[in-house]
Amino acid sequence: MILPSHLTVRNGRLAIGGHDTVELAKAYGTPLYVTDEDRIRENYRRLADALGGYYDRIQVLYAAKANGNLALFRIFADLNAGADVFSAGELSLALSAGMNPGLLLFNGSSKSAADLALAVEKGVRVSVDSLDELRQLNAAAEAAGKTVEIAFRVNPALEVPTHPKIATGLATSKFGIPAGQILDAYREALACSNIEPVGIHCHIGSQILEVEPFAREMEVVIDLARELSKMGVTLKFIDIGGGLGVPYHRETDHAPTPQDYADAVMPIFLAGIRDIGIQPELWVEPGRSLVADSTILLTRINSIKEAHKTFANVDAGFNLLVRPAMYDSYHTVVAANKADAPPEREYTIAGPICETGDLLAKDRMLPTLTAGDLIAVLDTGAYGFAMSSQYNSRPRSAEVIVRGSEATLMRRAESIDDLTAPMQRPAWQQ
Ligand SMILES: Cc1ncc(COP(=O)(O)O)c(C=O)c1O
Ligand SMILES: N[C@@H](CCCC[NH3+])C(=O)O
Repeated sequence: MILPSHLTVRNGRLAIGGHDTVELAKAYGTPLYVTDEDRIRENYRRLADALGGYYDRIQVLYAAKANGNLALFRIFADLNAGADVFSAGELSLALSAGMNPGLLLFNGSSKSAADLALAVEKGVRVSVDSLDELRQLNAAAEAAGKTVEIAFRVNPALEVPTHPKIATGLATSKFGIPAGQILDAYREALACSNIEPVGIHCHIGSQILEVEPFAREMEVVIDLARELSKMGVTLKFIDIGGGLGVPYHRETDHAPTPQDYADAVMPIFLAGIRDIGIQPELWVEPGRSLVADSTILLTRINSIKEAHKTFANVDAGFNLLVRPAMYDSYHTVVAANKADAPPEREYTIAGPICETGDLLAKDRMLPTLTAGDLIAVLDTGAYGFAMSSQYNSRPRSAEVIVRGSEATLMRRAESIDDLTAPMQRPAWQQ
């Protein structure tokens, strides 16, 4: 098993950032998400250095949907990153973490009037996803007596090698304005009383393990930048989104490094802007590649069942990690308390949810397991807790963060009272 450097095996037990997972599970209970802050910082640094080696006007915006814990917003604020925020909640968390409003981009294909009013009030830039939204935003800005800087999200109509549910720039996708309509959109924005078009926004999809699609995306946005310059749009930034994948299949996946990514996109960008004669900032919006491998999900085996397969029934299911059920995603699993024992038997790791599809991992060779053993599901820092639910009335787990020799909660576990707290009895039931 090839483990990333922050995951090690000590005395036969898996450790994260040097912290023994068996001890963490004992101290905080299971199921439990554990995140290594230093790994996030390392991932960020590698990307910023690779892009920054080509151009000094680079800005990383953390795609907060990947993991919306306030502690992560704080880490990225400390790194001087901005954020791609996709809701009023993400915007508010980013601001309360002390992020610079000038480094936030309010994205979204379906923003409400309240969302637009909030963006105007907070003075953040908006990625506008339709002409209807543009007109509503202009009206909101006019009512507030302000001017809002925007980008349009362009739909580049690009096929990308990823799961169809997470490709976002297909011609058929709900995101962005079709390339054939985009110049007219900018023309209309230029004519708006309270809108200033200053950027281009594009994002082609997620978990992409090749760099060519990003190069093609860059060509699309550079072509657009050229047309916009002719039209008189002064571009302050070009945002090419996120999407770089991670090697979930630790034995076989080859994920491009941040340097591979930079080498693929930056020469096209630099040649393009030189030719056009502009010097916009280049923004990127990674989520997964910054945080996925920073986190493991620890889950305890409740029972072993011999049936047509051998099931290891654990205490975390798709209530806490929906990716396998939703996208057939693969996550590496490790027997955390038997981490250097040889694989002996095939197990399917099944969650406690009343759904046939509640399987965290299928047909994995692991050491012989018994009730009480601890399973670590790797690479769960992106779209893990962030997509969790209380399905089957299961309180969500705690999240712990480690940094150096310290370990602490960044979210307490929910209790049964947390399930009922927002509920109200109808008056006729009192
Ligand atoms: C607009 C936008 N930006 C950035 C991201 C982050 O993508 P990833 O986590 O794949 O880097 C997403 C998610 O796909 C997105 O929709
Ligand atoms: N939730 C997806 C990624 C979607 C990214 C947001 N556009 C996943 O877990 O892989």
